[in-house]
Amino acid sequence: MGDRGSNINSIHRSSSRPQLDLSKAEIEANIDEDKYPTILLPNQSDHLSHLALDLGGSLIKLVYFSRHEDQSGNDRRMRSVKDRMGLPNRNRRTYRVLGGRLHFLMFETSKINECLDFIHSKKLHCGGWESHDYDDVADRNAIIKATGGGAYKFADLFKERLGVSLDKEDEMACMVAGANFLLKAIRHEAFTHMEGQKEFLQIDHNDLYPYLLVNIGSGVSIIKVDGDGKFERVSGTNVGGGTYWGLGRLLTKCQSFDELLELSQKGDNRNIDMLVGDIYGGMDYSKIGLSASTIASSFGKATSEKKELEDYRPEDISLSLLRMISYNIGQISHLNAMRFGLKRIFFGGFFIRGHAYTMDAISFAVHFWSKGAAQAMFLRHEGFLGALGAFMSYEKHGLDDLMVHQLVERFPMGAPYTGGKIHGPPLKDLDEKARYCMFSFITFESVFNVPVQISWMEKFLQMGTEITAPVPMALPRTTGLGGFEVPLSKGSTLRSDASALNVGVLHLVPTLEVFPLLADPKMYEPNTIDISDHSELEYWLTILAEHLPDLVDKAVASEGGTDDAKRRGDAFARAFSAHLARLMEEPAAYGKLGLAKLLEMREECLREFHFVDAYISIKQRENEASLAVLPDLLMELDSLDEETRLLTLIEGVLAANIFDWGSRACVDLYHKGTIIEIYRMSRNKMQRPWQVDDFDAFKERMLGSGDKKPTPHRRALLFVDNSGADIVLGMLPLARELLRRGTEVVLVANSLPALNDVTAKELPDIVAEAAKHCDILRRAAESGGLLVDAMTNTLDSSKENLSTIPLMVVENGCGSPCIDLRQVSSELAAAANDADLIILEGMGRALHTNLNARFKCDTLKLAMVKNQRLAEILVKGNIYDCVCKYEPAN
Ligand SMILES: Nc1ncnc2c1ncn2[C@@H]1O[C@H](COP(=O)(O)OP(=O)(O)O)[C@@H](O)[C@H]1O
Ligand SMILES: CC(C)(COP(=O)(O)O)[C@@H](O)C(=O)NCCC(=O)O
Ligand SMILES: [Mn+2]
Repeated sequence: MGDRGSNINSIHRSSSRPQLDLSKAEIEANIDEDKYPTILLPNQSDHLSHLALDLGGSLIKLVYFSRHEDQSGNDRRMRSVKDRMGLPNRNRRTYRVLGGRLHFLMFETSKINECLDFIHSKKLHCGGWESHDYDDVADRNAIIKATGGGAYKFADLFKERLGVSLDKEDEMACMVAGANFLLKAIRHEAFTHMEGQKEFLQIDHNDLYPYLLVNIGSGVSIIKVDGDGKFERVSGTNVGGGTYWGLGRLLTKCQSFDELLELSQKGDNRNIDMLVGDIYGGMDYSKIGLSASTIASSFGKATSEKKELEDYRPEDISLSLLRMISYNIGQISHLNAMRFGLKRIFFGGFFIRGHAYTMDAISFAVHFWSKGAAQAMFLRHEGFLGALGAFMSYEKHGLDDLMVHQLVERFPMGAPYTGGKIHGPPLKDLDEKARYCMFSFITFESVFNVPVQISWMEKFLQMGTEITAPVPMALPRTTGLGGFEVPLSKGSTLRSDASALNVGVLHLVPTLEVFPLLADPKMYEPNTIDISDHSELEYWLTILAEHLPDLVDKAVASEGGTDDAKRRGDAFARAFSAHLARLMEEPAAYGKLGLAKLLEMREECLREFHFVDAYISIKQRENEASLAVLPDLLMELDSLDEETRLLTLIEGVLAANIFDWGSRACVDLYHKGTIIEIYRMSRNKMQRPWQVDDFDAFKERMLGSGDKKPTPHRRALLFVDNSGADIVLGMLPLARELLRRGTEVVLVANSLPALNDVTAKELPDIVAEAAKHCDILRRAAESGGLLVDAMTNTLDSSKENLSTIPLMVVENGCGSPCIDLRQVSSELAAAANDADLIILEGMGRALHTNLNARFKCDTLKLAMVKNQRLAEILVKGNIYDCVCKYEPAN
């Protein structure tokens, strides 16, 4: 807060561009970045954010941006990586995209004051500034992009209450811009929904247009989209979401839209709709293809003079109405698609509300009327198209050219049940408001001058048992009979909590890239195991649930076992179990689910409960123990001939991969013996042939056969896995062998902790320690800029250093035991450019993910299978079998 007030005069807030405080701007002196120097804005708030609104007839949609805290520590390791490899050019833009998060929120239009309070409390109208003395004075000229009728209707109110002007953007143009952005930039944004089955699609960017966009808001707009900014509103209908909610409210006396929708799930529309069978004495009218259960006339039975409104069940009325409107929209959409020869229809708007039955009904109608020729597709950010489009209309914020790999969607893992991090008024006042605030960390700090601080976690703990069962509201059941054959909605997805909208916070990470050595990035699928099969999903969810108590123990211990840590551990366990339970009921709750995502979610959840590194002391203890025996191992290796040495090294990697605190079986083992004992046992079990054994082919590439001596690889990327013996006694000695043979080595490690995996930040110290006992490692590490001594002498010794084969460390951009190579750090992408050998190690990186991935260069996949089921499925073997899979470049 401090003296920000004094900056006010220097701020210009007269454009719709992101508003930067340019006072005292200077170019940062930075040798690395001389071409595109960073501009320092010392007076710019860290919280630069912008906001766009879609003020609709029923709902206000809000999209806002908050900047990431800058986590790019400019440490020694990173500087040396930049020295060695530079940064890829494509990463440099004229307008740099700010890393940050896009949040999605929604308020009822009738409660616009809550929306204004929210914007005010987060200071979104003045770029997220947090100064209290600032808000009433500033931003008289600020402009917020807005679309929807409310941009006109509420313009004065915004001016009066927040002092901002609304810059009106065309609603159709926004909707199209929003849809195009989502379809291009978000993986698996679109999905089909038929008979309760959701299937995510990846639309080819080059094959997106033309399509029909049907936005079902209060009313319905039907737009033919031919390209970026190329569209025409070809039709519409006044029978839309407002009709369902309006008529439904009058007829059922429901208090909320959700209540009306929930009622429909218990309805039977045959009591009120007139069916073909009612007219034809129970028979089908097969000549024209209508079954007896087809709805001949919606509400047709209500013409009966014997019955009044009170005689009909509200449940039946709601269902009948929902079907009437959904079918009607489906039919009109189909007719318009046919008019223009379009096969693809995307449906958006909040009428859909992620409700399985609604989507089934629309899909059914499109399918029925088009005889299968056209397909209904839905968008996960269904209601936010207009607001996103308005957001995109800020010039030059650089978001329009963001690509799939630069966006990471995260579902805050504690927040959905509590509304996020809350500072401010007492809980009871917040409950109502927080309900509308989805997936973001809310700060209602403005209500009192001295905010009462209540963390979401505290609130979470107070919620008690409420949060333990976040399963769908209603049990799966068939909703009513009749109509065009019954749409069977299994697992109705209507939920009253915030996650009902199935969208998370979009993290924009402009430095993420597709790993350049993937042979076919478009065909790449990280996951090996398909968990869309229910029993498979159940197995893995159970595994995670069973592992939870041990993980909580470790997490709590990692923070000294304090009362606070215990409370958080408990909250973490409940939150994570709750998510597992939800996923069991609704696997697509957080978008397309893969095993890699599931394992990453656990790490995310820990981080959300402020457990930074649950295995930190275990990692340190095991590193120390392993480093103590490293000199002996190196001596033993050096006494072997080349061929035996290579085999011993690979055996060493496989054996040491047994140190994995993520595997149930291994954790049980550790309770029975010391590290060294387990390692010895593991080494003794290394009988070849391994279950997958391409060692001979790898050996031939490395050592040749007969007199032929192959050229060594230029650069190897070693994707390392666990701390302790795994890195110290397994991967480092292998790295050393490669260095000795003249191959540059890049150790690729996690950016953030996950289980007991070694991180990029931890590696330089481990290498430095190992280098004390080994000249090869010392010289290579110096050359790679990993050792402090080397850095202090950089000037004198840089020539010598650069001529020695270097050992380097890069971070991979993730914080999970698995790796999705479509989203890696730019430093890894840069390091990959000269690499001609990839070694992927461990179950997470080489089995769960990437076992089937193909690369442009030689690849070695090494792992011990520490799970019986995986061993059976992947290698037709048993737990503790080994995989040594070598795939030469084509
Ligand atoms: N909480 C809610 N309150 C009111 N309507 C809702 C709610 N959730 C979903 N809806 C449905 O969404 C429709 C509004 O959709 P939306 O895309 O926001 O359109 P608009 O821009 O016209 O407000 C409503 O008519 C109603 O059918
Ligand atoms: C989390 C892991 C992928 C880590 O394995 P690693 O990559 O360290 O070899 C693995 O331990 C795992 O799949 N665990 C769950 C299965 C089990 O407990 O049997
Ligand atoms: Mn691991």
